Amino acid sequence: MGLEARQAALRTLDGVLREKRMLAHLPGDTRLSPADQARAARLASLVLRHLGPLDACIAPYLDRKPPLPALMILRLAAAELLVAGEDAHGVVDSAVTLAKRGKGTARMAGMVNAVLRKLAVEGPDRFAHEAPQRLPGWIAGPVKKRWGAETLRAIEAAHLPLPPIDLTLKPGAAPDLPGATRLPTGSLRLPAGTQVTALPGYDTGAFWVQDAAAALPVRLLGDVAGLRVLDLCAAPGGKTLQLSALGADVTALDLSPSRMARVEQNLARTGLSATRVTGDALDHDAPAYDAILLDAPCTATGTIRRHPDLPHVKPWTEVEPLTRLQMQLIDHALGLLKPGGRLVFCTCSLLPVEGEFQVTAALKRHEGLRVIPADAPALGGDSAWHSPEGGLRLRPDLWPDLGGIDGFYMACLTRP
Ligand SMILES: C[S@@+](CC[C@H](N)C(=O)[O-])C[C@H]1O[C@@H](n2cnc3c(N)ncnc32)[C@H](O)[C@@H]1O
Repeated sequence: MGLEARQAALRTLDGVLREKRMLAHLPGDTRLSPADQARAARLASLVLRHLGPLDACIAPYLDRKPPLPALMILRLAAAELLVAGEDAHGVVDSAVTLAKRGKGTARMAGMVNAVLRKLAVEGPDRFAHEAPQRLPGWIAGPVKKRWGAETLRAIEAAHLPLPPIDLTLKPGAAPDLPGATRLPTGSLRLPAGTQVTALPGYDTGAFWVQDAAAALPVRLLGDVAGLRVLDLCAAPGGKTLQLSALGADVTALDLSPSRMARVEQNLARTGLSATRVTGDALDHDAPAYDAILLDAPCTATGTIRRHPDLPHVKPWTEVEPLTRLQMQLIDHALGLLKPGGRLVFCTCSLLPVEGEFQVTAALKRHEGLRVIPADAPALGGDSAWHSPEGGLRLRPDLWPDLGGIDGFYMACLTRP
């Protein structure tokens, strides 16, 4: 890997770890070739997935914590040495050159050289004995309380490998995708790193990227053909596409104009249709719908394997306002639902407070509201996914032999 890609990876790490910005919100470096941009992104993500263990391996060689820019160079090189198993000579040389180039790090080039030479020899054994990167307490605490320490460790381990890419196929489409496997729930799974836009069928809209877990809430809603369905919090539109492809008359609503533009692009690429509304779900008023899908904004802690920056950036203080908004959205959505209609509430969160607890609390607030118990095997899933109140709980430690699945919660409610 060239120096420019490594330098770009350092800028990315600075954006995430110091500026606390999500990777998706950082500007790409257009001076780099697409291949170097991809290399830089892979390297930065490797550091973020293993930051704690990498720091633990570096620490014994430091007299005192170096300034952040020098520490970042050490972390980058440590990830290349210990996780990627790159050749030590090239990695140490590049790290020393990066240190010499940096204004604040030039005088630390000797230290970088000395630390990395030792790390190259002793680090692999030390790294092999380190536990996987721990989740921050605000995620680990509730997960451990609900599912136990063993499951917490299994989830942390499941966050380490690059996740595979899942596709939802448009009904009737059968693109020839070498290397794809069909999952029990019907999604197609491709190896991590597959360039989706280059696949046959992408331009003609035969499929869209959607984790296997994210494809289930629409299926939990049951038969939607011919029904008026509201997709509340719809962008970028994965579930809108599913609903439209299944023959629903869909209204897709989202607060964010830029994210709604992506819904529009996705509908155009796939040749599907939906009425689009940009606005606050809490202000939406319309004749009652037959069915509603509420994919509520949440901490997204179920998607850490796809977003290793998330635990480094998201503050725990987001949990309380998000759960309050989820509660308001459930109440508002129920008011927009026909008697006897179905509402699927879902979040891509690992926190019960954004899933199981929301549904239990909604049942207490609304007389006559009930859960239509999920039937996981009928969806190609496992009965172990059933949660006590009738929903489905998915976690990244499930399907270990198939490559895991995002964390998700979903339940189908019906009102009198
Ligand atoms: C989990 S994402 C939705 C993903 C989408 N359902 C899909 O399958 O592609 C949550 C969405 O909620 C939107 N959102 C947040 N607050 C909202 C509000 N008050 N009203 C409407 N949309 C909101 C965000 O802009 C974001 O796009």
